[in-house]
Amino acid sequence: MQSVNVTNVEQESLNPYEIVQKQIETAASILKLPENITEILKRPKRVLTVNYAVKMDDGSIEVFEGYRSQHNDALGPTKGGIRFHPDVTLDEVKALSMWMTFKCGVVGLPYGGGKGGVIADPRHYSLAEKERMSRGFMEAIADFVGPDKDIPAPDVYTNAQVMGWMMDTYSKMKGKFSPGVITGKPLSIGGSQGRNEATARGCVITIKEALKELDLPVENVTVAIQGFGNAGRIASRLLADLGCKIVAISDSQGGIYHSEGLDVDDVCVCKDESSISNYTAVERHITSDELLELDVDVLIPAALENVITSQNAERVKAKVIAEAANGPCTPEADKILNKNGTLVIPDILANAGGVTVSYFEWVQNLANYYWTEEEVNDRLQQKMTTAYNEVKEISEKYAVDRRTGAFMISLLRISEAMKARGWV
Ligand SMILES: NC(=O)C1=CN([C@@H]2O[C@H](COP(=O)(O)OP(=O)(O)OC[C@H]3O[C@@H](n4cnc5c(N)ncnc54)[C@H](O)[C@@H]3O)[C@@H](O)[C@H]2O)C=CC1
Ligand SMILES: O=C(O)CCC(=O)C(=O)O
Repeated sequence: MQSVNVTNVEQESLNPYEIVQKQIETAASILKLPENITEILKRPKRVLTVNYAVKMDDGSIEVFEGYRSQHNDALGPTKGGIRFHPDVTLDEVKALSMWMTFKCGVVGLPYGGGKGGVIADPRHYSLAEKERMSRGFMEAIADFVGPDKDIPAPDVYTNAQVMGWMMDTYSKMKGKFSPGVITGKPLSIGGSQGRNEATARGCVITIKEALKELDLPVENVTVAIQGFGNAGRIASRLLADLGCKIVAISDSQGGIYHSEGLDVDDVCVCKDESSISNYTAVERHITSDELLELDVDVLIPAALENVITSQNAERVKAKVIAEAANGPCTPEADKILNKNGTLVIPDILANAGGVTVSYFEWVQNLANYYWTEEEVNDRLQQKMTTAYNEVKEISEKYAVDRRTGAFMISLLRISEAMKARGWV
């Protein structure tokens, strides 16, 4: 288990499973929830581990280990993405499924939380190998998931194409077209308008609300973004369109900085060709860690967990942190950021736009009736602003940080459902 040394305080855990348990305990203790509710919510209900063989292009076989965790289904079927990453662990997938439960609760979706992960780096495989790896994982988990049971979606290093392959495999196995088994699909096979942009769009909605609260005009606000994939890249474009200055961006290879603002479209062209670290129209190249400590108005961690810890939180200068990524700040970092007056929009709120439009996609699949992009975006706007203001209200009422407030809202909704079902 990972941990870092912290002077004068206990060792800081970087295990996401321990972190989410701590977050649940903090919120539950303020609400004085009965212990049996917390005990149920502190661990996933079901976890599946699979090992499956994939034939490589050269005829060799590689065996991949993957997981699917279903945390809690009191509010409805479990829901959450599938990640392909070399550093995936079982504890990480469990934690991500738990964050999904609380995320769905914050935005009031009729879902519990699930998550999947495969230990693999898809960047090292050909398209055909990636297809077999994706289909193989769905084949291995097909009896565990389903449109009214557990509905996957994209996450790190998976995308609409991967969802399309997985939906096709599931449909073939069940002998019927089953678009509702997975969301984030290509539009031609039951994907929703707006799903590809939804995580970033939802995040930008919360940033606009936060800036309003801080009396900061959106125009010319400076922004640094760590991670330039689905969440980070689209957020950069949406914010640039609003007149924000995107001064720093990084991906897994490194980062770039320009105090006058980067040309986001140009950076996208460079990223499509290689990595943004090869982009030359910059003031300087920076590391992804340096990016976190820049003097900017808004910081968007949009890559992986545990990037802001007790080790660097004191040096973070942003006024607002919008957690597009899941779990970027540890509880120790939260304490420091709160003491310093940083407004942290927690992951379970800031990145809830993705699962919200996934829910819209699933609803459209079940009804076999499709909405316009405008309808999707209007409904997303409504859900995100309502959730933002509910979190703000409860946080102010109980004098807690926004993460604790967001967990409290969810805990109230989930515990009510658990009681209504007679579980507690
Ligand atoms: N895709 C979605 O709909 C949602 C994604 N999220 C979260 O957003 C985060 C990013 O996910 P996506 O954008 O979907 O993944 P993605 O696979 O589209 O992009 C990931 C990006 O992170 C970069 N990256 C990886 N390691 C990095 C590092 N050490 N430093 C800087 N950049 C690094 C990659 O180069 C890539 O640009 C994850 O935490 C994910 O769980 C949350 C909600 C929904
Ligand atoms: O769209 C979804 O169902 C879930 C996306 C996801 O994995 C997340 O919100 O972390």
